[in-house]
Amino acid sequence: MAPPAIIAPSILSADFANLGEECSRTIKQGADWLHVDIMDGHFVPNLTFGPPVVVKIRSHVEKPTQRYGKGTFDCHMMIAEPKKWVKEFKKAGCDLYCFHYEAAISSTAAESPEDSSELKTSPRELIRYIHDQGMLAGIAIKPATEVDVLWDVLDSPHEKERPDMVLVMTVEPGFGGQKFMASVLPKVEALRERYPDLNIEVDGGLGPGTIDQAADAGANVIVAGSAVFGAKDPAEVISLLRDAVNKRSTGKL
Ligand SMILES: O=C(CO)[C@@H](O)[C@H](O)COP(=O)(O)O
Repeated sequence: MAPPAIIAPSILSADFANLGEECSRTIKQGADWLHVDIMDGHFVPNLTFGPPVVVKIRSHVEKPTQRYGKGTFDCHMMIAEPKKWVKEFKKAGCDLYCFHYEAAISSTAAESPEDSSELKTSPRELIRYIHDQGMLAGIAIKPATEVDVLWDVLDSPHEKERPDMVLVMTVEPGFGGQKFMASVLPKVEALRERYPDLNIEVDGGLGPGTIDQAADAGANVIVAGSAVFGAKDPAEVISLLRDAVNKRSTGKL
């Protein structure tokens, strides 16, 4: 059993020449959030865009009026220095800042003299910092990262150090249109068993053919890029994804 469905189309598969319109249309078609993929060419071998583009698309989508509400900009930060961009993305209109565990720990461990100590941080400190800037905080893990690394933040005695969402990648981050990796679903099951009320997001290869497996495992926040933006009827796909999750949901958020 999971909290209610949140459907977050990934705008990586949208028409970048008409991004503002694509975003507002997707929300009108029933999407709850927009999943905004930020890639820096270092943490992942691909580049997308930065704060100026987020500012522009924000003006096409109304800000959410409540926590986790419609129009939430769910920024998936596939970047090597997640702390560096927190304030910029808050200013640009990001509502949920989801960083990668792997990036946070490697900036913590960075030892080169050129590394600014300003950028070194632990996952707990980073979550606190994101919360202090007034955003929701998410933490993401790649397919090869064990789920156990998340217990430290999820079990923190300090609310500000606990994430609002965990993202379990169901493909290697970097590109849309890849094949769903069902082999990572035991991580979702383990998270759901320990944290019945946690928002668990899955990202990569999700669509009508894979949603049942993800929903059975306990995921409730569903990212879908090509399945939504490539559909003849995106509203129908969004509603199918939502129904699949809500059939298994507790109704509690
Ligand atoms: O973060 C990523 C890729 O790194 C995703 O958000 C993809 O953009 C999802 O695309 P589909 O697999 O749904 O096409």
